[in-house]
Amino acid sequence: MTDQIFAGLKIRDLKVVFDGFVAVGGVDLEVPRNDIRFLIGPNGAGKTTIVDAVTGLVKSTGTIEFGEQKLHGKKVHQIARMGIGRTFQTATVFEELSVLQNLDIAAGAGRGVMTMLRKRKGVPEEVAEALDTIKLTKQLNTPAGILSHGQKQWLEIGMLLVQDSKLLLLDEPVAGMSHDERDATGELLNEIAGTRTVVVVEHDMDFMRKFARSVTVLHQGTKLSEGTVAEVQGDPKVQEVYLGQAATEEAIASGMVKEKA
Ligand SMILES: Nc1ncnc2c1ncn2[C@@H]1O[C@H](COP(=O)(O)OP(=O)(O)OP(=O)(O)O)[C@@H](O)[C@H]1O
Repeated sequence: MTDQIFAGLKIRDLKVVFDGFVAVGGVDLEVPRNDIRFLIGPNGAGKTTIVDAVTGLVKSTGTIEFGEQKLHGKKVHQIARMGIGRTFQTATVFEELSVLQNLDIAAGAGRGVMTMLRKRKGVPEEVAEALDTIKLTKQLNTPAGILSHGQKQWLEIGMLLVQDSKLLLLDEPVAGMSHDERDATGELLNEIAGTRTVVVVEHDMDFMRKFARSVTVLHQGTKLSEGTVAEVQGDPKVQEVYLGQAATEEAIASGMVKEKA
């Protein structure tokens, strides 16, 4: 009998070691399709390193699968072509190019040069759809460089949508955003998760509480707790770690700890 394929991201015994330092020490993770999974935890917990491992940026051991596809051992561009997309904390859009041109280039990734050069009528359908989803249709011809910080992040997400990424890994997407931009980003994640799988690395606990469908708490390269927002918030181990973080004002403000010990 064969194991049933898990529809989503499935990680087993993931390890990442940097010069003898264990950044990720044997993590198992399952993120079902349509989930919005938040990875949280104190600085240095290994959150970004897990995303780096999934996207092939760092060497790892263990297995990483998305649906039927095995990602482990594959190169960055192969993983991207399998429909795994990520954003970085600092948006990496082409500042001089317009919103449309940025999306067009992303949509063209993987297309032949001749197809790219061929003049196309109007806006391609997948680009128009992405523009609508990321609410930048009006900014179609605006140079990406003059977009707000939030809009740049949305454009980057739009670039993943036109590439037809099925798994989106977003590294601190709301850092530096205004309150309204955070809410708009949360709505955007809800829309995206209708047809895809979303993993968010985040420190913003208000944002997490509002939009996470599930949460994994990491600490020193291992999984500390997992469940709904209420479950992880109520987990004494989680409170201890955030308290251990020195019962800082930040830890208290995060809402993971009620008051100083
Ligand atoms: N390229 C690298 N070389 C050596 N050590 C690294 C490298 N990348 C990350 N680390 C270390 O691995 C650990 C995990 O880092 P990681 O960035 O994954 O943590 P994080 O949970 O994302 O933290 P933060 O919330 O601060 O971004 C840290 O101690 C970090 O210093």
